[in-house]
Amino acid sequence: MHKNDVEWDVENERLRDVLKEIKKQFDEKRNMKEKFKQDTIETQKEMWQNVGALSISNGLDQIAEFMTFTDMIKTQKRSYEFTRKLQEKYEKMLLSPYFGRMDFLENGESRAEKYYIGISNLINDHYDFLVYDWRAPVCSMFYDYEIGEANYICPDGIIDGKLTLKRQYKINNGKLEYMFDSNLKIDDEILQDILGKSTDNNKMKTIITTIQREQNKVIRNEKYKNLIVQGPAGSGKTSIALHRIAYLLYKHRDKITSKNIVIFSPNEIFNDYISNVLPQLGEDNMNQTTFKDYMHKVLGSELIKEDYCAMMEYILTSKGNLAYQSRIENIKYKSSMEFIDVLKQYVAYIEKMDKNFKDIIVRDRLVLSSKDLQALFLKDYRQLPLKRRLQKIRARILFLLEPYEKQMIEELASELEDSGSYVDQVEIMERSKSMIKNEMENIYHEISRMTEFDLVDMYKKLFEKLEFFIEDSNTEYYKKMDKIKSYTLDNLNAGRLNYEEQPPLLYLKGALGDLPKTSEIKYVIIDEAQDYTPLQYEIFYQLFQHADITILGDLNQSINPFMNLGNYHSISQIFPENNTLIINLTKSYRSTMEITQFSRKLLNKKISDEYVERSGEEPLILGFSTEGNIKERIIEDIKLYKEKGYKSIGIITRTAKEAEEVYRSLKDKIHVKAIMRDDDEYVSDTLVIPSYLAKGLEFDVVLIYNAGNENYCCEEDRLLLYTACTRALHVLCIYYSGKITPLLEES
Ligand SMILES: Nc1ncnc2c1ncn2[C@@H]1O[C@H](COP(=O)(O)OP(=O)(O)OP(=O)(O)O)[C@@H](O)[C@H]1O
Repeated sequence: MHKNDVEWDVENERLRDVLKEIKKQFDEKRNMKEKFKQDTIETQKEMWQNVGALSISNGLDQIAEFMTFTDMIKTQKRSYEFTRKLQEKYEKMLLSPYFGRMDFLENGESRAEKYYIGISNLINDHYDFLVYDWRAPVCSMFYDYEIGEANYICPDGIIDGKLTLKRQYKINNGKLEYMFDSNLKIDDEILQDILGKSTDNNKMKTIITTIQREQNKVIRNEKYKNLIVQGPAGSGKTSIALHRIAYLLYKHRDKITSKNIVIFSPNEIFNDYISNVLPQLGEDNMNQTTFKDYMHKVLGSELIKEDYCAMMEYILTSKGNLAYQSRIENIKYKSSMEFIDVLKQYVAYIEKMDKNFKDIIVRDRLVLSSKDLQALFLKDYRQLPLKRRLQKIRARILFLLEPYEKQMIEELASELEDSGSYVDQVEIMERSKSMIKNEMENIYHEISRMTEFDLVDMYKKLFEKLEFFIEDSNTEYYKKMDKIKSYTLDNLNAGRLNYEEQPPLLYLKGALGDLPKTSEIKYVIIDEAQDYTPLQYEIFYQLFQHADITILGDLNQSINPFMNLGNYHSISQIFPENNTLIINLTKSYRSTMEITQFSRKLLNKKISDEYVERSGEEPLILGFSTEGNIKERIIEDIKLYKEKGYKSIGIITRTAKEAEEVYRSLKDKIHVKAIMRDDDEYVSDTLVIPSYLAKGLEFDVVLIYNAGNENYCCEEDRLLLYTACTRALHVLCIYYSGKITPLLEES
């Protein structure tokens, strides 16, 4: 729209008014914030003056007064925090108060209402909405409809009408830079403009101005408890996940906070990478964790636990090892649906197993018979998981033992008193307690034996009689059973817990009722869902039965060829069908069309998903005689692309070992950083990173280090290479030494 148009002036005038109102509210909040801060300081001073040093000898009144002060301080601090957040929100709005407008003529009304849409609501003293939060029900029409008939759902039901105008604004630092009316949906031109830019700080950004209809459907979907979202590389799955969290925090703001939401990310680097989005949207970050972190915390520290990266390195680098094939078979088996069945059979067996209860006898008096204990275990507490049952049995025994023990202590105390050796009553009591404790030691030991279990020992026992729990002996794995048994037991006996053994162990722990409660979590988001096995989904389901779960992934990006989801059918069996919706995203946004077309050819199958038609350079494939030549060329190319203005450059190697070697060669010649481990901190820079840690991230320029046939040699490497290529926004260069990988020869 031209700057000399009347509309341009009208909009500018409105913008001035809105900014004035924001500034007013900003100042109010700043003053309030200062006042709360001052009040807190005053209250603290008053408390020390009135209460002074707290001492029990000053009586209960002083404690009560102290509590009143601390409550007051807590309330003042909360108010301060709340106002500080509002002030921050207005600060953001002063820079860009809104990005869109729609005029909606509701059926039965004579005049269309104007809705200006921004990151947050802005209401003036007359209760007029000057800006609507993008998450408000009415704003869904901005994302869902073009000009013409439209409707939205609000608490009163469906509201029908017509969109008569859709306008977009670019407001920067409080200045209207441009605006235009869009008759079409928020179309590719704008997306091309947004996506065409070089990333500034390269952390993930919000997409509220251009959320697409299919994405909006996922963000706002609350009809189903569980959502499974499959979408190609760059289709916005992570963006959607984070915007969905912002939406839920807004919609249920009186019931939940960010503490009630958890996102499972593939690693810490990714956690870091996505950590800006919610704060940009004016919300606190949710709990961010990784499956490995959770698992390692819960499994404790007795065994040497391998982490995910170490397993990936083993898979990618140890093909020549003698034990490689046994390990791969082990990984495949432990990740299979068959093994889930075995674990379930085993849990059922343990729950019914004779616990070898013994009579509880104290000084020839029967406190509880083994038969009674067995009945408690198998009948009374039958419905409870093993751990709870044993806890209850223990509590029952201790409850019945207490009077016996008390009587024994009293009897002994009176004997000691009569003996005349002691005069001090306190000493007599202490002595009696300690002597009875010694006498009871064996009984307590026996109680512990009967009511505790050792998880790893239990897991070992499963492998001692594995065939007993296998229902079908006609499977591929059945024939390899002996090898799997001995491989597992050898490792466990040596105190080593390979990564593939950890989810089964965690499952067992959960099924036996020994995992910490997670009832405060109401929403769970699982990103990069393709890299979890069905067993891990069993664990998620078991852990978060009361939460709504959103799962987002892309099967084509399964970086681990032996330990992955495989297909969505396997999880649709875990999550009840009537509560679960599978949604397919069909468009990619990240890469230029040349990079997208090139990467998809790598998949060697027909892909009908769309992509934003943003044009760039054709991907380059460059062959060299030695790896040294590759490095020389990479140094030149980094300089070249930096000069061209690209900010983030990812040099993606196949493994961490290779990343380390490349980093060492480059670091003294050019500015470059490296990520080698999954808990390294994310840095947006020129970065050397192994392929499996680059998943989920994106770079302006991706340089694939050595796609030679020795590095990416076989089918198992296909998805890894695809995932690495799809990290590129604008430029993709693939270097190789010797012969090129057969995976690229076909494409
Ligand atoms: N509606 C949109 N408007 C603008 N940019 C978008 C939109 N959707 C996605 N993007 C951009 O596309 C890129 C990819 O998004 P995101 O990382 O969320 O996709 P993904 O599906 O999780 O990717 P992958 O599976 O490949 O890791 C990001 O730069 C994101 O900002």
